[in-house]
Formats: sequence, C-alpha cells, structure tokens
Amino acid sequence: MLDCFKAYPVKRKKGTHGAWTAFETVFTQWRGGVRYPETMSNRPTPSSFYAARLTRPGAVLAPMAGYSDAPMRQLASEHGALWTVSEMISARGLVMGGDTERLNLGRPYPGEAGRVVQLFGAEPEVLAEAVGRAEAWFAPAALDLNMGCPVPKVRGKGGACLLQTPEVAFTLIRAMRSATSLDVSAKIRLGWDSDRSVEVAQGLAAAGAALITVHGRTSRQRYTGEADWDAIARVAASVDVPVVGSGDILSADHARVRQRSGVAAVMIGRGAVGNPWIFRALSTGDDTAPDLDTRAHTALRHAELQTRFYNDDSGRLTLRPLRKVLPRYLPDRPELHADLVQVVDLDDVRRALAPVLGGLPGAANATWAPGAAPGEYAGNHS
Ligand SMILES: Cc1cc2nc3c(=O)[nH]c(=O)nc-3n(C[C@H](O)[C@H](O)[C@H](O)COP(=O)(O)O)c2cc1C
Repeated sequence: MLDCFKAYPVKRKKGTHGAWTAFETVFTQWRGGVRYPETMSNRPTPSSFYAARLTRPGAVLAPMAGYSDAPMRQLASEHGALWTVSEMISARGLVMGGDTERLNLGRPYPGEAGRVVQLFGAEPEVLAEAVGRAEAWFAPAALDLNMGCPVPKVRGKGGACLLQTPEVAFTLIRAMRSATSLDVSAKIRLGWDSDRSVEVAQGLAAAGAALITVHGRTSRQRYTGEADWDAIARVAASVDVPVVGSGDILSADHARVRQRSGVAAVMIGRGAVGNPWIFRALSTGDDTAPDLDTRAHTALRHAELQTRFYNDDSGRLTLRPLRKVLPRYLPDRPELHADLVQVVDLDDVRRALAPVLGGLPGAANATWAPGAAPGEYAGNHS
C-alpha cells in the first residue's frame, strides 16, 4: 500500500541543484543540460493564476502521491488539463533540506507551467519558509495546503488532522500568504469524521485562500462509499472563492454532470491514470476514444518521459514506479499486463508493447473503457 507521506529514494549528484537560486529558477529552465532564458509568458502572474485558468474549459489533475509526478503532469498538461498539482511535499522536509522533496517531488519538467505545488505541514513558520523555498526552487504557479492526508503516522502534524483544528489551518494559510504573492489554496476533505466542510471552507476563504478543493469524503471514510457531491455543492454555494470538486470522476461525461453542481471546476485523480485524454475531452469537447496505437505510443512516451526526467540527475533509474500505471493505458489488452508490471527499463517497455505498437490486426478499440478500479488505490490518501 502506498504511503502518501513516503517519498522516492533518491541519490543526487553533487552540485546539480545547488545553483537553483530563486533568480535562476524563475528566469531559466533546464533543457538538455543548457540553461536558456525563460520567456516571461512562461511565468505565472502573481495572484491571478487560478482566476485566469478558470476562464477556460477543462479539468484539473489531482495531486496523487506516487502518481502526479512530472511525467504524468506533462502528459496531462499536453492534453489540456487546466492546471496540475504536485504530489504533496513535506514543508519540514523542504526547510530541513530534503533532497527527495527538492529533486523528485518538486522539480518541474523543462518548461513546465501551470503546476501548483502542494505542501504538507502544521507549523506556520515552517510553512512560510517552505513556501519561499518552493517558489525559489520549483517555480510553481500557486501553492496549495494539504488538509486531506489521513496517514496515521503523520496525524497530529497536518493533513486531514487540520480538519479537527481548522483554526490552525487558517493560521497556516495566513502564514503561507505572507510569504508569497502567488495564489495560496487549500485542499480539504469534508471533515475528520463528520461533515464540517462549509465551516472549514468559510474560514479558509476568510484567511485568504484563493481557491478551495473539496474531496467529497471524510477522513474516516478514506475511500469507502461514494464522494458526496451534494456536500461539495453546498461548499461551493457558501463561499465566494472558487471551489474545485474532487471524487470518483472516471469519464468525461461523468465530469460534465459534476461540473453542473456549482463548482468552478472538477479535479480528476484515479480516472486520469493511463487516460490523459479525459483532459482533452473536457478542454476541447473532443470525446473521440484514443485508438490502440495512440494508447500504446502514449504509454511508451510516458516511459520515455519518466526515463528522461528521473535519469537526469536524480538517480531514479528504473521504471518500476510505472508498473502500476502502464497497464492502465491498455485495459482491453490484459494479455500484455504480466509483462508491463515487470518492466525495469525502456527496452522492457518496448518489448512488452511490441504486439500493439505496430497497430497490428486485431487492434480494435471497441472494448476500451478507461477508468480506475478504485480498490487498487484504497489506502491512506488525501
Ligand atoms: C494514490 C493516491 C495518492 C494521493 N495523494 C494525494 C496527495 O498527495 N495530496 C492530496 O491532496 N490528495 C491526494 N490524493 C487524493 C486525490 O487528490 C483525490 O482527491 C482523490 O483521489 C479523489 O479523487 P479521484 O476519485 O478522482 O481519484 C491521493 C489519492 C490517491 C488515490
């Protein structure tokens, strides 16, 4: 079971990141080992990010520890996601100088724009300092506070625990805001064991949150039952900042139904694993199902992005983390899954996908039905 506080093991080559000062990170980007001046248009305009993005149609890629890393975010963005959110990053880890947070969890892919960095923590001074570091190192478009992670070992330190002590969360939002001119938002569950979402959301808005995302379950529920979209709608009606709704959206049609609940946008997590086309459908209205060839090539591209991004300087040399993702691109080809869940490097991926990469006869698409099996993810997540 994936621990949502766990970070990837990482080895860093000395000196590869030390020069990422605030100035450099904002004004330069890394492309194949050469630093180029970044265009001003790539930079988020302070304090207007969410408002600007919400003028477009589309959906948001959810923060998902172990999933919403740079390659997944890149594919989601290329397919039209309104914005993406990083895996949650420990504020304390960032401040104490954790290379894991710095390199794997927070590092943008070259040219990444429209990515929100999510922080986890419970101490105002630490969060304020972490905001400064995140802004300097990761060039985020906005900062988000995690108020949903129910992992037992971090209870009492932040995440969903803040739903029991919302006044602490309000202090955290104020502290984060004092440290940046970028938008600061929060992502909550409905409550700890009962629904307090309206009260919590109103306090967060009063503290200056520019946007609130609501996952329609309590922390106690974890992933049982269904997300309560009536409760999400009540929050949306009770605050004058935009509310993004999250929970159980597996198809574009389903997202369209949920969009009518008064939310400013919907967020998609598990339903986007192996299915970036859900963002294309919601941003352009193009519901065409991707054919087998497209899906196989996109799975391969995901593996290539993974290799390129993590082999750069982080030492995350294998494709093991993609084993849980690649079969999602090909739910209608179960005979390939045994090989896909054993890949170590790109050659393995090419070999596993070989029967479908050439668009062989029998590559019919009729049975493609994207969507996650929620049970696979059941665990300690926000
Ligand atoms: C594997 C996994 C990891 C998650 N990690 C985070 C996280 O780091 N931060 C967060 O706010 N939510 C996290 N979540 C919650 C999702 O963002 C989302 O709110 C939830 O999964 C419901 O949406 P969905 O049904 O579209 O997946 C995680 C969920 C899953 C399944």
